[in-house]
Amino acid sequence: MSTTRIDGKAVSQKIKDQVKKRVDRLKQEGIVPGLAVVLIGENSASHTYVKNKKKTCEALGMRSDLHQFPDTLTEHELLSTIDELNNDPAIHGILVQLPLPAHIDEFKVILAIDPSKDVDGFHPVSIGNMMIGKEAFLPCTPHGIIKLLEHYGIDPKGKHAVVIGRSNIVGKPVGQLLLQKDATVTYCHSKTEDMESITKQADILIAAIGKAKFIDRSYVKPGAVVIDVGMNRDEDGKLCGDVDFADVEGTASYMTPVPGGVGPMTIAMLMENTVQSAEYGLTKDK
Ligand SMILES: Nc1nc(=O)c2c([nH]1)NC[C@@H]1CN(c3ccc(C(=O)N[C@@H](CCC(=O)O)C(=O)O)cc3)C=[N+]21
Repeated sequence: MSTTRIDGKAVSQKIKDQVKKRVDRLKQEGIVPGLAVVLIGENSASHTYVKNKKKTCEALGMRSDLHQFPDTLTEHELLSTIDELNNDPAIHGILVQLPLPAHIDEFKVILAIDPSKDVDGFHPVSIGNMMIGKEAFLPCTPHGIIKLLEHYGIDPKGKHAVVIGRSNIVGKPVGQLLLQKDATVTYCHSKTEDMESITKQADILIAAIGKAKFIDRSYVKPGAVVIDVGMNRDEDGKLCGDVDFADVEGTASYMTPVPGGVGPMTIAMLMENTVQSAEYGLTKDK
């Protein structure tokens, strides 16, 4: 079977072009959408992502403030930084880069972010609204995956979607969004027995495991759509996903590459959430 390579770079560019137009409109009203990114410690992967986010903000004419701290920062200090950002009218979105150092309670930090500025969609209020299908900031990676499927005319309705991974930020919410699109959703995870027999039933397979090249074609039904959320380094230190692309190519109908698949979509959806937050501020004031 010939496999179509899903072009996350191209689709994310289209979304960013639309965001840029919304930014320009806001600027005519005297509003510059502002994203605050809080980065703690020296995790080099985190630094790369944060640089990408900043670069994208600048390209779209948005403001981005980087608040960088050493990993000796206390939880209390972080919470007061978030409090300041919550109260800063020039800031429409707050992103605290995860993972956090072990001495800081991640849940407490997410809970401290004003839900109206929760552009990551990680706050329990955002998650709750998403679960009941109400307006909410949707988590960027899951939302980006839905946009990719939409762009390629892949309708989850009635299809069996299998999600491997159950993290709060990717696995769980992407299954929820697929359910809202009328898919039949199954979750697999590290304790799942005989995982291949389940993933082999998937019309849409989402790999959010965190293990380099874990998924080979023995997990994939011929003709399946395979979405790779992995961001790993292989033996040679090269960026790679959870899917062994070379092995699965030829079996899947559509596949996302790494890089150039889901990653760029995550950033595009973050920009969309931030401009949306700034627009909401505009309608609120009027
Ligand atoms: N509060 C928070 N929000 C996040 O959204 C968040 C986070 N913490 N912590 C880390 C993860 C990871 N993440 C990525 C975003 C874009 C790419 C991305 O653009 N990847 C490029 C390649 C980048 C490269 O070359 O290293 C691609 O796939 O083509 C990757 C990973 C956001 N995360």
